[in-house]
Amino acid sequence: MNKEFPLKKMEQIELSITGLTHAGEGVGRYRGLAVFVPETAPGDTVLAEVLEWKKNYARARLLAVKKPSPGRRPPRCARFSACGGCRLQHVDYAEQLHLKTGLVKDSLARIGGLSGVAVRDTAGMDNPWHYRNKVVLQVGERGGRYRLGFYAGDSHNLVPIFQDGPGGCLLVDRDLNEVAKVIENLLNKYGHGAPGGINDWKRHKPFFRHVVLRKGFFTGEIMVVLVTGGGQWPGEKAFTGELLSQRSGLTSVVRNINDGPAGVILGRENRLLAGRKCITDRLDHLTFRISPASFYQVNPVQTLVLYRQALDYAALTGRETVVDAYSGVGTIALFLARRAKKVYGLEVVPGAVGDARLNAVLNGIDNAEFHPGAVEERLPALAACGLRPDVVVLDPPRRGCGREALEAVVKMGVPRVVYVSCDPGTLARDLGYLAGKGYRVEEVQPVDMFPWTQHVECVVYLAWGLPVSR
Ligand SMILES: C[S@@+](CC[C@H](N)C(=O)[O-])C[C@H]1O[C@@H](n2cnc3c(N)ncnc32)[C@H](O)[C@@H]1O
Repeated sequence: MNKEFPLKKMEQIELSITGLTHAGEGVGRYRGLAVFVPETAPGDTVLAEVLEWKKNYARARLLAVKKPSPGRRPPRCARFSACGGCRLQHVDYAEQLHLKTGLVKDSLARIGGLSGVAVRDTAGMDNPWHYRNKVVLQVGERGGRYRLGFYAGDSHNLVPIFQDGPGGCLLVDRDLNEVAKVIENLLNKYGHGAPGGINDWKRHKPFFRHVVLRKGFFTGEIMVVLVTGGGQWPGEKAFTGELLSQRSGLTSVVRNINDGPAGVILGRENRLLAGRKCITDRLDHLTFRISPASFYQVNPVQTLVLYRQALDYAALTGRETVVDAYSGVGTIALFLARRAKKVYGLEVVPGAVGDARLNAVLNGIDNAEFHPGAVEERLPALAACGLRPDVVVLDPPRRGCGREALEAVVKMGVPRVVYVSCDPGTLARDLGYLAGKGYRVEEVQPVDMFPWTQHVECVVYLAWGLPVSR
């Protein structure tokens, strides 16, 4: 052990938890050193065992809570510790919302250099359970049986969701949990004849890889996507037939072929096994078609809260030209099109662009155009063609916006920017950039799209104007 280091491995220490990290771990200080302890919350005093240390921090595991914070509550899911998906299930819901607001403020100040920005309280849910309309389950093997579950933390250790504790996941819609249970049983009935079979599970690429389930909350339509390798599967027909007889009313059953590397869920090829190629859902009187690969927000109740706030920030009067960058299946674009003169959607996934175009037709909207391609290429191209939008909505994936996209926004001098983000870190980075180029960050509304997890969505209104002093 380094002599100067204040801790040694497996040492037990008492720690006051004073903060929460963006990974949802409690953090306290031991002789000045930051110590991260999962499953703790600010206000707890805990006994923890040191697992590892680096130059500036240590990691420890919770042994006992000596004095609980007022916000601590018993986690509802028996798999809470093993699974790691719900990093905040030990924290009361109201307290979680408060902590998430703090995380957003912290990112803005620390990463974006933006202190003093108006950050509103995080908008929470009345009933924060079973809110997910989509689940991606891992197929694994336990005791010679196929099991559906999640990988624990950053590992490949399967936590089966139908073993120990409640049947299914407490965040996932109840119908989807039931469908998952049926599929697990049927994989065990019809899966053994598949290439490699269950005995070949330790192979690099097992045949059955994932089960992706989606549901339109408004329509009740359900899609099953079974992700497999590309070989022949003799049990396919019988599996599909029995799935449909056990769960009548499934709208779409698809086999997705993925022989690619682990870590990428879906392959390119979809083979329709039964029903339609897509499902539909409704949001605020608009109908949306959703294909297997298309992005669609996973919490429909909070999506409405988010989109209505975006609409409010866009302040449309019917005369505006709007760009919806990272438009997915066109949800935000079509929301805004009803109040704008013209909307351009930009999206990189061709299937999602196809869905967005169809969604415009389905909803009788003729002032929205969708363009395939990367925003960091399409937006500068539109700027070069002389487009000067009144409003740009940015809703990028977790990694945030490409720099070229932000440069194009600045170049076009867009008066109003509405930024929707699921990652406070990259949001803060991009807002910091825009603030440095002359935008005022007027208001941030965090929305709790993912209760019991550490994640938080934000919608932000920026206006073109003099830079705030930073
Ligand atoms: C967070 S989702 C938002 C989708 C949509 N606005 C919604 O609310 O459903 C981000 C979208 O950006 C797309 N995307 C990712 N990288 C992109 C890029 N470089 N250019 C364009 N679209 C991209 C993804 O396919 C996805 O549809």
